[in-house]
Amino acid sequence: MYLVVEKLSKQFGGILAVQNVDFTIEKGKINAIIGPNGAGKSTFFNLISGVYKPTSGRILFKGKDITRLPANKIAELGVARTFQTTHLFENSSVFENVVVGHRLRTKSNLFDAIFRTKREIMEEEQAKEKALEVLQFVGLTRLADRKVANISQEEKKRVAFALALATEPEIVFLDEPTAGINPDETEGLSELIIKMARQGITICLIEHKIKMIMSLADKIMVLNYGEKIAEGTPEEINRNEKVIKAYLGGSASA
Ligand SMILES: Nc1ncnc2c1ncn2[C@@H]1O[C@H](COP(=O)(O)OP(=O)(O)OP(=O)(O)O)[C@@H](O)[C@H]1O
Repeated sequence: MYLVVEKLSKQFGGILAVQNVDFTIEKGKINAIIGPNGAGKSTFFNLISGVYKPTSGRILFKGKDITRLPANKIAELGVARTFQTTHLFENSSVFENVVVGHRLRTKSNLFDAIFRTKREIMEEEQAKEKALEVLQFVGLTRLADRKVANISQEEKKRVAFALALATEPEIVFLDEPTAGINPDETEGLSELIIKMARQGITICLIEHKIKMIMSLADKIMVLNYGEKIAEGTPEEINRNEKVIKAYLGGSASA
């Protein structure tokens, strides 16, 4: 078993944002989580990546209990989360933004940085090489020196992907990767997600665009009011009565 979530719950005051959810993320696959607004999707992501601690339940990654590990330790194990494009440094270049991602994997400390030790210089070089490699992977080499403030929304999303890839992850969590971009651009980003999966990176994404999910995902979990109401292949989800009623409003092709 790769990443296993057991009876996970998170309560905020009186709100049960995630209730008793069991879920398995399959290695090398595109796993998706869908559900109406407020269903608990972001909370679920934040629990797995260690941003929130669960009220109860367990998360196991490759057999290791990561439930109570801090977010940086979870990231070091190879679990990466993309953040909204608003987390990028607008006044820095695309390249500089991505270099930061790789620093998670390096060992230099403040002493190394101040005294420019050999280790610092070597690791800085490695971070730069990695940044160039991931920028090429996401198709942004030509924009490496452009300020983030001056690139399109879709390009910013690619920078956010590159940032996650620079940490050399095993699993990438994508939170609404195509929100706020047009259908053509959505298509381009879907292709990039498939390319990541083909490289052996496990994908887990939250998305509102049902059509896109149906063609992209290998496996889908549906949350409603914090509870898992269905799990299965796109075909299974498409004809699941509970899902149609709760989420698709009677039209599975919405
Ligand atoms: N930090 C928090 N403090 C209090 N309540 C929260 C917090 N985060 C989420 N909630 C509540 O938990 C519930 C689930 O929210 P969550 O953001 O996880 O849903 P979601 O499915 O991601 O929604 P959306 O699709 O709108 O992003 C909501 O009722 C929300 O108001």
